[in-house]
Amino acid sequence: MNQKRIGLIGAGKMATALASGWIRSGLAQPENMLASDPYEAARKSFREQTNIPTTDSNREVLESSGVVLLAVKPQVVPELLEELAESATSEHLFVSIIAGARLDRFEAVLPKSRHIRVMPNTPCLVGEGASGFAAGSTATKDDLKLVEDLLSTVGIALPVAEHLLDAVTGLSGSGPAYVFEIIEALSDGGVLSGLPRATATQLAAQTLLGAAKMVLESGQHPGQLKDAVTSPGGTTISGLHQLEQGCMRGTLMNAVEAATKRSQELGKTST
Ligand SMILES: NC(=O)C1=CN([C@@H]2O[C@H](COP(=O)(O)OP(=O)(O)OC[C@H]3O[C@@H](n4cnc5c(N)ncnc54)[C@H](O)[C@@H]3O)[C@@H](O)[C@H]2O)C=CC1
Ligand SMILES: O=C(O)[C@@H]1CCC=N1
Repeated sequence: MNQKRIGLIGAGKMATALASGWIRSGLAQPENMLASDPYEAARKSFREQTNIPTTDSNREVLESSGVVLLAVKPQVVPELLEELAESATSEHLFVSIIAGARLDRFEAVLPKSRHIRVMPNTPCLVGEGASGFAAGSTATKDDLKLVEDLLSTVGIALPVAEHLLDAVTGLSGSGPAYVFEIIEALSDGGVLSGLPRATATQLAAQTLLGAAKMVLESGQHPGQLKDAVTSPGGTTISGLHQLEQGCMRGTLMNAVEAATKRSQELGKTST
């Protein structure tokens, strides 16, 4: 077994996003990885998108790979852990991206191995991911460095206390879905005001990208940047007034809070 080799258990959407990002950045080569999934349709789609070989055997992944990404749904965790317990060794580092699934559960069932819990998001696919991560009690500095390198080649990676990973899930894990809806709604507004759909969607997406870059690169408070767009008696304040009346800010806060609570609940059912 090669301790540096990366294996993936669960060849679904998030495994595809991460693996594609690693290959794109040159950090990993498809022929040096292996992914398992019980469903041929999932394996086929994963192979087509990543060129990584696949198998239906999780055991085969553990036998070949020292670094094992766990990318299955939370509901599968109890049966998966039971299966992994048969072949997990002290040479394995498990990196779980499973929403809600807590490190103490992994450490109890797979006590010989080391564990790191991560919450990434799908923009890892295009090198713009946002991930939070927390180390298990026996993970080494080298393990943490390896996982931080894996995550930071496909976006930003921030260490957080484990209990805050549910909040990371509610904000940046689920966040791309909120933002896709915001882009769609802005595009709808453009169409309502007469723009062709393709033009409206491009303008909406680029506006989010540009505004996000300004927040990350200027170091200025988002409120300051908002004020700089907003002329007295101008167009922007008329639009902002509508957003306030529609409770946009409170609604987004509620969305993050609800998704955080759901991650906490999933943690209870997956353990
Ligand atoms: N989709 C997203 O945006 C994000 C997902 N996550 C987490 O990543 C995990 C995977 O999510 P997705 O990729 O969206 O789900 P998905 O459903 O696309 O992928 C999960 C894959 O696991 C496979 N699977 C089921 N049982 C298995 C088993 N016993 N052994 C091996 N593979 C098995 C399924 O066939 C499926 O292909 C979840 O726990 C989710 O919470 C985390 C961050 C973002
Ligand atoms: O919806 C979910 O449960 C997963 C976790 C974060 C993003 N997708």
